Amino acid sequence: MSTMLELAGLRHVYRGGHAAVDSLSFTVDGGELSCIVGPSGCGKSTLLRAVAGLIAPTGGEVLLHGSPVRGVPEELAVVFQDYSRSLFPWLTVQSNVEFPLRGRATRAERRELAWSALKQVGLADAAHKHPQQLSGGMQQRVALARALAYRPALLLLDEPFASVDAQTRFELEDLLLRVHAEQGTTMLLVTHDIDESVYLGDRVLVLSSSPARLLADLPVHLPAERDQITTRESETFVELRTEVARLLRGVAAPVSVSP
Ligand SMILES: Nc1ncnc2c1ncn2[C@@H]1O[C@H](COP(=O)(O)OP(=O)(O)OP(=O)(O)O)[C@@H](O)[C@H]1O
Repeated sequence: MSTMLELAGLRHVYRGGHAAVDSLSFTVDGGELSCIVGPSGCGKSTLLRAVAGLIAPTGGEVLLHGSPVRGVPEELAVVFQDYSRSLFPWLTVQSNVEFPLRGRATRAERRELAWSALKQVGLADAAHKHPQQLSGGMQQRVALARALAYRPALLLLDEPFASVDAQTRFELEDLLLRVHAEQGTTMLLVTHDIDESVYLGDRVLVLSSSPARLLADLPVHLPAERDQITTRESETFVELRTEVARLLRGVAAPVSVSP
């Protein structure tokens, strides 16, 4: 597999002197689903913002397909935690999903791309509704469909399921795994939930508390096909979540481990 993304000695110090990320280096291969886990406030969002070209890091580099990221790359999409602020309330679900495709595809192509993404997330029936007519979990599905319709080379997800209830969260995690298996999109997902990082990831990158440094880069030796009950009970899962929790406990404030 070829390297899609490379972080080389990334460092970011905010104005005022707060170092959020320090000496961070890792690569992500095409097709991989990598999870980044770290304690609250450690610098995860700063890292994603640097990858997304939303901030210029004060040190080091982010390379996408070998080229330095300067500004928001065309081939990138982001799903944020706060679905209620990421969708346009005055547009239908279909129009929300089509929105980023303006100027990129013809009207008919936009329709088709949006329609198939909505089908993929199980929301074809809601295409003509408005976001506020949908539950939080459904709105987050719309946000995911919008990112998928764009067919990004790299999909960044910043705590995408942190604002929904536990049952919906499990459903959305499984949806993401299915989409990843179907579409093979390279994904970089940030979470503070250890279990989620192990359940979803092909690998788990563990970050220290602020400033974020890489504590470990752990492969996840679980079968690609995962199940919310049997996978979470398996020895491999339990061992890995324990290892991540130990790494984080050494340096961090409390982090959430689902019961
Ligand atoms: N614009 C800013 N100016 C100054 N400091 C900032 C700015 N944005 C973030 N920080 C600080 O940088 C540190 C890392 O923040 P960041 O949001 O990247 O962490 P995080 O791991 O994503 O947090 P959380 O898990 O709470 O979302 C925090 O201490 C935060 O207060």
